[in-house]
Amino acid sequence: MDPSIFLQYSPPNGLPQESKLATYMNRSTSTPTRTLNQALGKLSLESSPTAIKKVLLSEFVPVNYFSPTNILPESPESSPPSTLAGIPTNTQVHQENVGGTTYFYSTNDSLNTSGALNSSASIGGSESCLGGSVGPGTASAYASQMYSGTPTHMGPMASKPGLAATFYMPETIRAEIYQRNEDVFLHADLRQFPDLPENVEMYSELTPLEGIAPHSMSSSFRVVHRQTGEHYALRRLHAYASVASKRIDMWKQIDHPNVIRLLECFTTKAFGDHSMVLVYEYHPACVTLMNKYLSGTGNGNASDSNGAFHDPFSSDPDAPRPYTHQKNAMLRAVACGALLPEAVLWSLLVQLTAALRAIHTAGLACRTLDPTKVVMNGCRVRIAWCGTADIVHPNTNDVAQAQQDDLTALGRLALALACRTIHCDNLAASMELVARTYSADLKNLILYLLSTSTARRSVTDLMPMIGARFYTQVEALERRADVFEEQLAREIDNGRLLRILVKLGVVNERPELNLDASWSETGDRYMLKLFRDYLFHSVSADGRPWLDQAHLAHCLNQLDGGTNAKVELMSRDEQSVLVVSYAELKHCLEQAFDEVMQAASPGP
Ligand SMILES: Nc1ncnc2c1ncn2[C@@H]1O[C@H](COP(=O)(O)OP(=O)(O)OP(=O)(O)O)[C@@H](O)[C@H]1O
Repeated sequence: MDPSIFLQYSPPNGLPQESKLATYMNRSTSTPTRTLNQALGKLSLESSPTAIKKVLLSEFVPVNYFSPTNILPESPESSPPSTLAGIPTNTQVHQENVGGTTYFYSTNDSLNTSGALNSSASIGGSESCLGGSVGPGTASAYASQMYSGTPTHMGPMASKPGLAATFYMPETIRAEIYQRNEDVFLHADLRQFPDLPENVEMYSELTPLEGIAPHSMSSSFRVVHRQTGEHYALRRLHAYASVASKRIDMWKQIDHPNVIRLLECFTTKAFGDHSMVLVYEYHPACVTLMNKYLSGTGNGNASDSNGAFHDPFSSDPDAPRPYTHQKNAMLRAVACGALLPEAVLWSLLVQLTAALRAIHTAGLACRTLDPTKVVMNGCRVRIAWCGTADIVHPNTNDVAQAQQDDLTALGRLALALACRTIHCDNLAASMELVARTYSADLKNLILYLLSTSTARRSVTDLMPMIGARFYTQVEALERRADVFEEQLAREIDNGRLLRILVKLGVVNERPELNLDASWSETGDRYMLKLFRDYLFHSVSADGRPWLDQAHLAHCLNQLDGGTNAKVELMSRDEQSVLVVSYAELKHCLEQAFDEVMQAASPGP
């Protein structure tokens, strides 16, 4: 067979003269022809003007792609069919024909200093370019957008082994975020609430946060702001046309991580009466401390899925309990391991004292610190519906006494959490359980909060009892912040890769552009098509699809970074090979995408 037939490849619509493949086609006729295998076999470090090193990829190891690391193969199966990387920067445009195959070594710096290196952070954006060539050891502003790998202090992710851990978010974080996302899509069956108004001032889509009892004095809703689309929590005080107290303005100033912020307060007739409405920040997937830790489930089990103790009196929470019942309930809670770990109690108490400290320092009092008005999502505790008591009791002016009551309420809450029941009327028995189960510090803190002596108590006096546990709390929060930052870094990367995939998708196989049916098959777009084949349609030596997400991510990162690493692109008939740098490919992609963007924009 005449070996020259392998070189007669021509794309369906002919090659434009400026295309690199055309250059290759022209040059190939004047050089000795050989088969592709021979040609590739000839390719060596010596034959290349830029000392090409063939590097086979094995597993995806996140690296800073601006300081290329040689990653050696672990197994041939995990290696891509062909890849060239780690080529030193060369400022000369160079092409060479090796045995009938033209290799292009264009390392024109202008590719890196023009718009070609625009960040893909905005699709079709024309951000200013980032200067400097991208090569080994060269600092680039773009490097700040490259994924630098898991920081060592994060340690290995235990939940998913190996490669999967690099790609997927830990299950706990994912579940938490999904739960919050789901929450905002949950809609109550509004047929059950036919009287709900469509709009309340600037808010619409009222969704009750709890069943609305017919004679309830108040009701709460999740609402959507009609202009911004943001969610808010709305508290309606039925038939309360009284003027909002001055303290409401003070509540609006309280901006604390453990207090749900009051944003505005107004009266409305939207519900058919004169209602007072308070609008708060909305925190999705909140659950009250009552529901999370203190209420029974009524399913007859000793404890529910949260470990909460089942109270056989739960059908009538106000029913008086005999002493033996209270004591037995606590003992059963101990026996079935339903008591909360002390660290959890301290975490809750540190957060609640922080909230009270902010409230009391502002000259306010909470007045409603009970387990149904403290909510949690994740590890965060927040005091909800602050300020409602100041509207309901506008004439209660003794703030100092109200602050003392807050501390007593905190003591009762701490005792209830420690005993896992709100029925702690028998203080001696409850404290006995606390003393047996928890540290002396916790017992003293509860006793201090519940003390009835005339000495004035202050939230700041609690600090010595909390002591070094405060640092434990800070450290835990910092570790949590580390995990979230690490995940954020990965998500930023995912977004970056998605944007570049979108650009490729917009350009590749486009049926026509500006009445040119061959647009996506010709010119520089042809290289992008071959690159797409290389990325997604590679096959192993025996013809099986070769799928390696690590390789994909690596190549997309190289493309996004516009590095000088080379990639071999083979025509579909396997007769021609283009060697191009990612910088060139990026340049082609940016230009092609810009063309589509221009065509998309409406004319003047
Ligand atoms: N800012 C908020 N964002 C999201 N959810 C909240 C917010 N504040 C409270 N919640 C949730 O709203 C639900 C209803 O709270 P609410 O205090 O109205 O219930 P309740 O126990 O029926 O009280 P009440 O009997 O006083 O009306 C609770 O499950 C709570 O977790």
